[in-house]
Amino acid sequence: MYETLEIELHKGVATVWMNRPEVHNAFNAQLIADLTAACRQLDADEAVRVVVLGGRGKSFSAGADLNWMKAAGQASEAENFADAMKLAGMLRALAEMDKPTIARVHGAALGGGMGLASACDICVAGEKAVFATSEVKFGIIPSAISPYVIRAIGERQAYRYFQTAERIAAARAAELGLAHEAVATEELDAKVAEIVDALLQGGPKAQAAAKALIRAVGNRPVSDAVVEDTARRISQLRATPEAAEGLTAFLDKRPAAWVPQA
Ligand SMILES: C/C=C/C(=O)SCCNC(=O)CCNC(=O)[C@H](O)C(C)(C)COP(=O)(O)OP(=O)(O)OC[C@H]1O[C@@H](n2cnc3c(N)ncnc32)[C@H](O)[C@@H]1OP(=O)(O)O
Repeated sequence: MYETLEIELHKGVATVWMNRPEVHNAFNAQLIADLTAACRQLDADEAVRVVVLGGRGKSFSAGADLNWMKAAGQASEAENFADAMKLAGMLRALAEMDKPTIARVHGAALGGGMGLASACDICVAGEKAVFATSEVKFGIIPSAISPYVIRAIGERQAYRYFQTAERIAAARAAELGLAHEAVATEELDAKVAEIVDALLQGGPKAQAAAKALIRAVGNRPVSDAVVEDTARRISQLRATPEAAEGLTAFLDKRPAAWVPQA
């Protein structure tokens, strides 16, 4: 049980709802602690195959709670550093989950909210969703979220949006690569369900390995070391029961029966 989250579990899919609708799911210390713990708990739960992150009420998330941020103005630099590390820890716990993650974005995804959407593997936005790195408007910067946002939109776009704080509509977010899809509001849940179904067809161990592969290879130029790294990763997987099942199922013309991973 989490004070600021609601979690629904259904057929291997955990939907995590941020639940501070009165402030558009702005995150305070409690929500940061709750979401960090929930990511770790769900990642360790063999019954969970896919994690969807959404927001109760009108928005996905309005980012850091500005009352909490303002209170930090009275705190020492060391205390603010500790706070920033907790926020970074939440994003990292989400981004480094072995399980596939989907951000289901409606309404505002501002500041840290855009960071949460960027830290998920996949982002689906309703047509009225609005993103922005609005921090400079408050005299602060998009700090902990920056690795995820820059990865999503690229350095060139980050120069613009980090400094202008312009709002990014859902369709533009899809053009930028920040959202994988922008869909009509009434189609948001169906699109998320469609992607969840596609994810459930894949082997869980292979999906975790695919995420680790992306993290390891990323933007590195092709070199002997990178080629060998990719070869090592697939050679380790080919010997697993999961790969045996996936390959056999295809050749037997039947769906693969994935088993919980040891
Ligand atoms: C390191 C990380 C940094 C960051 O993340 S910086 C924060 C970035 N966040 C933002 O830029 C969002 C700021 N909020 C807004 O722009 C607007 O709000 C919204 C677009 C989200 C919603 O606008 P509308 O529908 O007109 O509602 P409303 O009356 O402005 O908000 C309802 C209540 O929600 C509170 N609220 C909204 N965002 C935050 C927030 N980020 N932190 C704390 N409270 C927030 C408001 O103040 C208000 O409260 P009340 O009902 O008491 O007047």
